[in-house]
Amino acid sequence: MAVMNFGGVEENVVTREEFPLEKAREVLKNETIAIIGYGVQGPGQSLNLRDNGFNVIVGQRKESKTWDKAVADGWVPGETLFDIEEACQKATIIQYLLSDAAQIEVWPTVKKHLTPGKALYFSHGFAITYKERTGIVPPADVDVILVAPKGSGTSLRRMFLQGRGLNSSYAIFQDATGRAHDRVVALGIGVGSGYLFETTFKREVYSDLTGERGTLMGAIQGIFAAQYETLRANGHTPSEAFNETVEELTQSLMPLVAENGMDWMYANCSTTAQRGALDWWKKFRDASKPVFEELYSEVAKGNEAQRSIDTNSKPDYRKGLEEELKELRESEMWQAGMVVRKLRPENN
Ligand SMILES: NC(=O)c1ccc[n+]([C@@H]2O[C@H](COP(=O)([O-])OP(=O)(O)OC[C@H]3O[C@@H](n4cnc5c(N)ncnc54)[C@H](O)[C@@H]3O)[C@@H](O)[C@H]2O)c1
Ligand SMILES: CC(C)(O)[C@@H](O)C(=O)O
Ligand SMILES: [Mg+2]
Ligand SMILES: [Mg+2]
Repeated sequence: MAVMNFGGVEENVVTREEFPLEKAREVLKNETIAIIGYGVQGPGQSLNLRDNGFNVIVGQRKESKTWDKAVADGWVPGETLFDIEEACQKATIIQYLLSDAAQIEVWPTVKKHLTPGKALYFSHGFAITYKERTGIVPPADVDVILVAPKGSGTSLRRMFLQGRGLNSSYAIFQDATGRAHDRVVALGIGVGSGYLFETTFKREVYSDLTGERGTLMGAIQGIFAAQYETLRANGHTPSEAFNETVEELTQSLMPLVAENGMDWMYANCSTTAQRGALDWWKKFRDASKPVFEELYSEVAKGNEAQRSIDTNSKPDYRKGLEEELKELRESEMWQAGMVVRKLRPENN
């Protein structure tokens, strides 16, 4: 464990230098890791683990689209691909990567196979933190651990294939075997994490639910829409409004932020832009802060978790989500975006 200074605050992190892949392989050499669920995280984590040389199997509902996807990805029915129950039975480590709502429904099957000494792994603090709502209470004689990649499973896989790594947090809720720490860190390295930072199940779920509803997904769409609509209402064309709201951000400015921070991006813009941005950013912060405070409070009260459980447990929840995604896709802003993307020279 390395102690690193993050802007004046010291934190424990695990890097690949101090916990190399060979060490992870040694720690997990006698384990059978079952990835339960093959949605978004399932493929990313299982394929990275497999390519990294671990003993991995997949458990997935038969006769589903994602079963077929697992077969297409090289998982072999009866050898490395099983139904959920059989995979749980064979596993020494169960990576529970069903959707958070589905974890509630399938829990009795998983629980049945949590025999002493096994490990139950999550990629979200949801099930355990909101246990009064999920009913997920693991037996006392298994390790309960978490590795939460801070990004999409699609990116986890893509970055792995590019020789990069997506950062993850890790946590131990229950150490029944005395091996929980080594197990969780080895799994974190094995799934392709860049570095690992310490958290708890509760802090992971509170920050994650806030982040995805906030700047990562909800707030960003909100602020894009507000600016785009303002430009359009004032007579700007869709092309101009989209370029000035989204395309320039993703293609030109965010790569500079990713490379070297916000001040570096600012420094590579005109002094006119710098003056304006430095004058206006605090106004945007002050306007949105109350919304973030409300959001965090809803997360901490469990209301966001309950809404997710209630809506995503419905049999037709995907249809509802897809309809709302379609509405976004068909909005003028994102239709304009589709044309703008097509016009990128690299897409011609
Ligand atoms: N999506 C991400 O990139 C991401 C990132 C970090 C953490 N997480 C966490 O990882 C976990 C998995 O998330 P995901 O987005 O990969 O899940 P998902 O929504 O893609 O679903 C995963 C699998 O659950 C299966 N499933 C759904 N309902 C089921 C049911 N009733 N019975 C049996 N199987 C069912 C689906 O077939 C699918 O294979 C969650 O805890 C999530 O919060 C996800
Ligand atoms: C990819 C995200 C948004 O970071 C994850 O938290 C999720 O729930 O999908
Ligand atoms: Mg999340
Ligand atoms: Mg997240």
